[in-house]
Amino acid sequence: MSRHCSLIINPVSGSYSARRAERIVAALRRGGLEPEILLTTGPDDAAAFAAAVCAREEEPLLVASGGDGTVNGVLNGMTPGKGTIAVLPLGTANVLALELGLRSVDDAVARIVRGESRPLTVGLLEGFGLRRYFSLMVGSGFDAQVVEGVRGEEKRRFGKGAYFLAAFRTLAAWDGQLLEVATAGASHQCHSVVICNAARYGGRPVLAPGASVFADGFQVVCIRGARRRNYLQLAWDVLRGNGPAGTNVSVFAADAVTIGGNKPVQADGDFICYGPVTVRSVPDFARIIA
Ligand SMILES: Nc1ncnc2c1ncn2[C@@H]1O[C@H](COP(=O)(O)OP(=O)(O)OP(=O)(O)O)[C@@H](O)[C@H]1O
Repeated sequence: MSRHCSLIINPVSGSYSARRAERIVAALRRGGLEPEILLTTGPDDAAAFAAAVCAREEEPLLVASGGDGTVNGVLNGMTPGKGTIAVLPLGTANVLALELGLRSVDDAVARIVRGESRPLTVGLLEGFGLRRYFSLMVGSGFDAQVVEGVRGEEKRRFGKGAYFLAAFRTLAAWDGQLLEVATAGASHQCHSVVICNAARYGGRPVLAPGASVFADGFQVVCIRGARRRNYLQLAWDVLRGNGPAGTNVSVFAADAVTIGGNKPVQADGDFICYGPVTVRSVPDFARIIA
């Protein structure tokens, strides 16, 4: 008997096309799966579809077909501790797919057919009356200010270029305020923090070599320097493959982190809320096809 799976597809994700989706469905069927296609019509659908599937199935297999925003939506609809998620990288950056070592959409399909999965650790962000799971990272400070500053009209016109425009605006209207990051053992003053559940940031560049979606806990990257040039140095180091090497950055492991202050907070690249927030690691949230 064919194994049922729920193919949650975001048709506005970066590399989606109807032809591609048809080819994927045909390949899954050839591999012995019976995909049910659930096409999102707006930002909230991925979570709503995942929640409905998890409510009615014992062992759901949810295939998040899109970019990291779609994966995040699916995660936030899943019942913790239940089911398996797979990633079909149809987005723009597809950072989680890179973390999983998926070489292409065909490779992702082949792995879904094979069905081998591993336990997935995610993070849970809480604050401002909100709860949000994330697979990649939470940031507060510069990166979240950029994400918050992206204008809808620019995103429609320039795609990812809208993030560069927002970054220039954030650099121009510089906010030198510090925030406080507290863990069980210590407290750190910094200008920005990125709590990494995955090694890569924004694409292929590796920000936190010690972080992994297969391991419990986070790598916390604190950017202590409050000057623009500290960020240029960090970007240069990370893009050259040196990781966060400079003296103005500290990196440490933690399972739970509190971010104080009232700076913007982003999770998996979407603006969520303002601080203060708490973030904790959630091992065995689900299984993931890898
Ligand atoms: N039908 C839809 N119409 C408009 N927006 C949608 C729809 N379905 C999902 N979305 C939103 O589209 C956003 C972008 O999708 P997604 O992140 O999957 O693709 P991407 O931006 O191309 O990829 P990546 O995040 O990997 O760079 C998601 O945050 C999601 O909320």
